[in-house]
Amino acid sequence: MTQEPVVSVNNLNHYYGKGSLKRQILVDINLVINPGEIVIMTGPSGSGKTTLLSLIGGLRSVQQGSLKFLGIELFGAGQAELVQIRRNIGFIFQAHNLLGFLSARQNVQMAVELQDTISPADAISKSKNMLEVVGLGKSIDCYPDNLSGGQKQRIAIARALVNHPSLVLADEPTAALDKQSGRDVVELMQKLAKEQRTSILLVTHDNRILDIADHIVEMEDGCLVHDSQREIINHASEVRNNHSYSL
Ligand SMILES: Nc1ncnc2c1ncn2[C@@H]1O[C@H](COP(=O)(O)OP(=O)(O)OP(=O)(O)O)[C@@H](O)[C@H]1O
Repeated sequence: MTQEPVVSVNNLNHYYGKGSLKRQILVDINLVINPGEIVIMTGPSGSGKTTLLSLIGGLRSVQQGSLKFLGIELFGAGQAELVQIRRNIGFIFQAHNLLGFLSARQNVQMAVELQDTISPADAISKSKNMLEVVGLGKSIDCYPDNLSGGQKQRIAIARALVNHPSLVLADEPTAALDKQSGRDVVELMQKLAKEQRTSILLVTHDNRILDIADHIVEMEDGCLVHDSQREIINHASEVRNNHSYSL
């Protein structure tokens, strides 16, 4: 049975700046993420990982090339369509981005209430259940400042997964955590992703968590230089040179 990829990126280019300051940040990126797949993206600082993540997440407009989310083309999509796309994606960031004046439950509930159709009572019980799933059943009414880094990141995971999105985008989710908490957090993400059949694209510099990936891609100077699934190994300079000839 063939299944539609969650993400399909074809010949994607991206630029920052205008005129003489215009710089190409992403060069001819091709990437497929299938349902339930965990893809880890590595690469040096400044190689374009966050830019690619933000394009896939509908947080920026696609300038050139094709980027499909569940078969829907994001090139040329308007803001309203990008908002719809973002509803199907959970986001987890390095600095968990929880709201300090809301309890754990209220932070998760905010994400649930983005769905139009849920009653307040159901939103509360769904949020509580999800916090129990991530092992925070006893901290439902705690505020983030009273919890450890690992616990805060578990709330962020609960918030990202509570609506059963097709995709979770995680940017350095273990960067602020000690070794054991980092490991626990990614193993939890892996378990929930497999149970819910959610795909994960996770950017990391942390080599200790590479083993949770089904598929590892490596960025260098705006180019995808290694894809463990497609066995592509390139040098960024070759990709950039070939690309400029084909323009
Ligand atoms: N809004 C912006 N305007 C102009 N240049 C930008 C912008 N955002 C990022 N850049 C530049 O684009 C390049 C890629 O940045 P990006 O954040 O995507 O890299 P990264 O691989 O995620 O880096 P890191 O691992 O440090 O987070 C860098 O040279 C960065 O300085």
